[in-house]
Amino acid sequence: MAVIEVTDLRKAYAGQTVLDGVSFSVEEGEIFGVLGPNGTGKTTTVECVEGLRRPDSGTIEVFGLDPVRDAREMHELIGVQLQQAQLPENLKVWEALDLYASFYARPRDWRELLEEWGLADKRNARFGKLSGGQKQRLFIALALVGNPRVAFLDELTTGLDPQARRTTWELIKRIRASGVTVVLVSHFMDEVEELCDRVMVLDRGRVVAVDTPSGLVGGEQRMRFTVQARDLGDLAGLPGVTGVSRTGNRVIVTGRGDFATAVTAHLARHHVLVSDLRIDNRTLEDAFTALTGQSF
Ligand SMILES: Nc1ncnc2c1ncn2[C@@H]1O[C@H](COP(=O)(O)OP(=O)(O)OP(=O)(O)O)[C@@H](O)[C@H]1O
Repeated sequence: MAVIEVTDLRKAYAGQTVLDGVSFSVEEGEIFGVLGPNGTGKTTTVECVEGLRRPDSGTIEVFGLDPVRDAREMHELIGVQLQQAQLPENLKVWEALDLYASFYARPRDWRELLEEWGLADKRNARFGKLSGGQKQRLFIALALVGNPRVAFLDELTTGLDPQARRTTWELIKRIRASGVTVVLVSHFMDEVEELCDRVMVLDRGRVVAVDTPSGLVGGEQRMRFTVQARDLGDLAGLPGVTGVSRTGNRVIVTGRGDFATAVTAHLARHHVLVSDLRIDNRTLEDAFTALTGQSF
């Protein structure tokens, strides 16, 4: 079931088009990634869905509700991650949770959230004194305090060290495991690859692809090696092989599945000696570059 349905969203700031006909849907229970370089319209898209910005045209439905017309009703169903600047430095952790819980008709018990998100011993700490990772955990807890069915997380791991990022990823998986749909805005490929069930790639205000991370990558691998032999036999006809190219002694074979085993067995059968053998995956970054013509 689609919980979010967006059709032909358009928005311009001072005559400059920022969203140019964005359409997508988010299914219940998935982690849906919104990926794209800086300034491509990710935040504008998500904030229109949250009801924080008004699109110039297009339709948005969140559980069948219109974010602007039905703002009150929708507020009870969504959880939005705050930006850092929105919390006063001297607010205590428990005070922030208590305050945000008061904005909802059926909030969660914030004491439980403190336990769940490893903040129980920081209950009386002031926001300004928390570490980057603790702040992020508090932001997640605040996004969940209203007991939402969809949580919007925007650039959650920016500025975190690799260990804290990994911990945050585990937390995001836990949100999904608890039955909450997650919309995740990111410009990190590894994050999207690790977490998202499906990804929408935005490029200059347009949707250039919506697919699973592996669908975007295409499941293709590249095998590179050097040979002295002239005749390599029919590599292109082997199972899984999608392409063969040769420049002098350097050979590149692309393929899917177990094609590399078939290629090595074939070369051994033909007594072809291979050196400098390397196999690498096409990455989401490669796919993004191919889709948009620009790199991250
Ligand atoms: N309130 C605003 N007034 C004018 N221009 C804006 C406003 N908000 C965003 N923009 C412009 O719209 C474009 C898209 O911004 P948006 O924040 O949606 O992109 P983004 O993909 O989320 O970028 P980032 O990754 O940097 O957050 C940018 O060029 C930005 O400068």
